[in-house]
Amino acid sequence: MDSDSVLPLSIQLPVIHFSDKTLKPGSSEWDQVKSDVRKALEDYGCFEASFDKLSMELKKSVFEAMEELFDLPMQAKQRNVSSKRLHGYLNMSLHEGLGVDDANVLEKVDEFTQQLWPDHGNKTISETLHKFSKQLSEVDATVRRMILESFGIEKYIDEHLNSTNYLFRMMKYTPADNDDGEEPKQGLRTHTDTNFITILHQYQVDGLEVLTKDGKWIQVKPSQDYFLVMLGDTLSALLNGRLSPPSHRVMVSKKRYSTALFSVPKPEFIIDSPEELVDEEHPRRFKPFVYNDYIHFFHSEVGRRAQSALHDFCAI
Ligand SMILES: O=C(O)CCC(=O)C(=O)O
Ligand SMILES: [Fe+2]
Repeated sequence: MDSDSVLPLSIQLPVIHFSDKTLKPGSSEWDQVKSDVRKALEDYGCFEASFDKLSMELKKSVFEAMEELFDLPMQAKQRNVSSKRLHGYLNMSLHEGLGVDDANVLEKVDEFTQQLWPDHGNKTISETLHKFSKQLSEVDATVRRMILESFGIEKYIDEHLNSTNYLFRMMKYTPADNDDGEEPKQGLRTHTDTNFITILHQYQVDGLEVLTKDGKWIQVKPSQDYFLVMLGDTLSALLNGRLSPPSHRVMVSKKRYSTALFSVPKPEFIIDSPEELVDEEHPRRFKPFVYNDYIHFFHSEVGRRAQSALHDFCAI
């Protein structure tokens, strides 16, 4: 198989269930899930996850909200601006995206709907997107807590969890000239995410592909029940490269919607591996950095061409 081959659909990423009832830090269920998370991230840098918390009804409401949002006139969507790169409205050839900064905070989501509907906002959509982002942000915190615990660096958990903001993005992919069913085209280039953790959901239509360590593409099947939880560059750097972020891309052959909640380091936070993760066997791999400088490099000509932008930016 060459590096462009896609594995048969029957090959699956690890699936992990997060139960509301039994998953409490310190419980045996917690320890089991923690070890599954660690193993999946070591093997693939990501896993599929289901959560009791997120109801079918809420996912359906998010999908309907997206349809309504992307159906707005271009002028309205273009009012979704952000001072941060790739956090506002984006329109590329096969891909459109809308972004909500601090989507776990209701007033911030209200600001977003107010941008699009300046007269009155959209209370229903605000509440839907806020509820969804808030619940996913709690999952993100659980996963990051488990990862730090699994490396024995519990003492940094509070500081680490406080070091993030949440960005919620909605994506719509439209095949060129409505050529539904034709040969898939690349809707999003191969990349790793720059942030800490990403929690993705595909709404009915597939397209997301993840690269395995041995260079094979896995198609991630869409499912109402599953989210893809994925490691980003910055968490990998914080962990002294002990876990690696997976490369992924989106192939488009049909109209497709997806959402992602990104935990993003706060601008002032310095990303530096704790000394506990550095020893003879694991020498320090990255210089300390702040996220904005990395983002700047990632989007530069050199960063875009790099095999690993993180490595080129701050490897020792
Ligand atoms: O649309 C998707 O499924 C993936 C989006 C993605 O990888 C990203 O926004 O970083
Ligand atoms: Fe991504």
